Amino acid sequence: MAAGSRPVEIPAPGASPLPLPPSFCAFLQENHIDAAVYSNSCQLPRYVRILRYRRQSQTEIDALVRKIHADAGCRVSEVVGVPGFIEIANQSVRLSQLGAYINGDIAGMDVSSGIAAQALSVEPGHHVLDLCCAPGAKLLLLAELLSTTPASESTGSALVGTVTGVDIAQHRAATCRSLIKKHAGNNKGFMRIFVDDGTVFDSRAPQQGWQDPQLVREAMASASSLDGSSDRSARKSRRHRSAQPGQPWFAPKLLSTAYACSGTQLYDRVLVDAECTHDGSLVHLQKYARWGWDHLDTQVVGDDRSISVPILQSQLLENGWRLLKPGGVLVYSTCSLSRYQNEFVLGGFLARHAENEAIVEPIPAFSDSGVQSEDMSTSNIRRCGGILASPIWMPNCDDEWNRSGLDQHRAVFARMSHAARLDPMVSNTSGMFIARIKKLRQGAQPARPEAVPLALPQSIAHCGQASK
Ligand SMILES: C[S@@+](CC[C@H](N)C(=O)[O-])C[C@H]1O[C@@H](n2cnc3c(N)ncnc32)[C@H](O)[C@@H]1O
Repeated sequence: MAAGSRPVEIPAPGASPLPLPPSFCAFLQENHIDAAVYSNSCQLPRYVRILRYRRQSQTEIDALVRKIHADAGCRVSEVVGVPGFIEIANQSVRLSQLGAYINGDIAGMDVSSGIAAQALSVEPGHHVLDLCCAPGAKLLLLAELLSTTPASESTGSALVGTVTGVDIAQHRAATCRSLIKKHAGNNKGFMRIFVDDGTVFDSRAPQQGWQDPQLVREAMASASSLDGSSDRSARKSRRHRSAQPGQPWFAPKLLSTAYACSGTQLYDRVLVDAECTHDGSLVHLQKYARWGWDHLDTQVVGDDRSISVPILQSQLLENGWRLLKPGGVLVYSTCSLSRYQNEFVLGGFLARHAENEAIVEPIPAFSDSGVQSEDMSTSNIRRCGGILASPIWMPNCDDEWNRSGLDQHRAVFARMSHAARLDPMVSNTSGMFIARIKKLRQGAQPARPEAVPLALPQSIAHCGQASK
């Protein structure tokens, strides 16, 4: 049913449904988002992530589940197919009433975000870039995956990977910094944050050997003897490091040295969890209901966001790709269900990067279940343990391809069939779009995209010219 054809309400946990404002209903209609996706929102479970999951035995995890069950007083179980996540059946359970949360054993995180971060398949020694990192839920998970991948335990410290987060908003980066200080434990030692524009961010992965103080001292001494700078001026410049271009805004000492920052290598993994309109995320919508719908008007549907957000997303995706090593993997994700922020952005990207350069791969969690097929029909639901994912959106008949002006892009849509949509109705999670893209080789760098090159419908295109 179209969004505009009946009053749209958003279920609020433990309360009466909240009517959505007309501007949001118009947004849903313009973006072809069926309001029915929100209809089971009251029944969605609450998901939490087990901190230090891989360091715990199954007996310890079973005990943790029992403890949460005792505090929550409802059904609690591990999420099948998504390691490290727990499902609490009653979403109105507050984290602050759970001993496991107070003790720092769990953190709130929707399982759809966990699937997006795990889709990167982080391995020991990887340098991981998260181009839109705040408030930092996925960044922390990535650090944990890096520090506890089985091989890293067997190879000791020889392979030292890093996690680099970037966010344009300093206040949000500050939240991220607080989360790192609170939850990252020893992982803090290899995490850094930049406050920067991800569409032009250009700092490379830290220089090899950054973690070896002796090597760093020697390299800095030889560099300063070469350029004639004294120890004193080097110390002074370290004190003022936030003013130095290329220096992280927050990092441990060893990742802040001029040596570490002079790396030239590209990243092994890049997450572009792009700025979006958050329309798929029930948690966000419930927040707007509390803050007042005015915020929703400015942050979701306001002015030309329907056109400016997909362009921003295209630019973030393009820059993330530029910073990715050949052979590396990039995950593009949003918590919007709008096709213009998902398939159209991904399609524009694939149109710029040929098949021998970029392939959209199956998301490991979903392919493991063995039920994914090459069939691209809209009824092709995929399973990851207990989580179901819908296939990508695409026109479903010749007439619709023609009418939507997308006929010339059929080949591009065929290339993105492995991407997944988690819509709240089908997946029982918060809404999320996830595409895992492998870089086969370094292609020519296209110009910074100033438009999404798949045909945008009139209703959206009329919003104005591409904003910068
Ligand atoms: C969907 S949120 C990211 C959520 C985060 N990955 C997590 O898991 O907690 C999008 C973030 O993108 C940031 N952002 C918006 N425009 C940006 C830009 N041009 N460069 C970098 N970050 C940007 C926003 O400040 C926001 O924090």
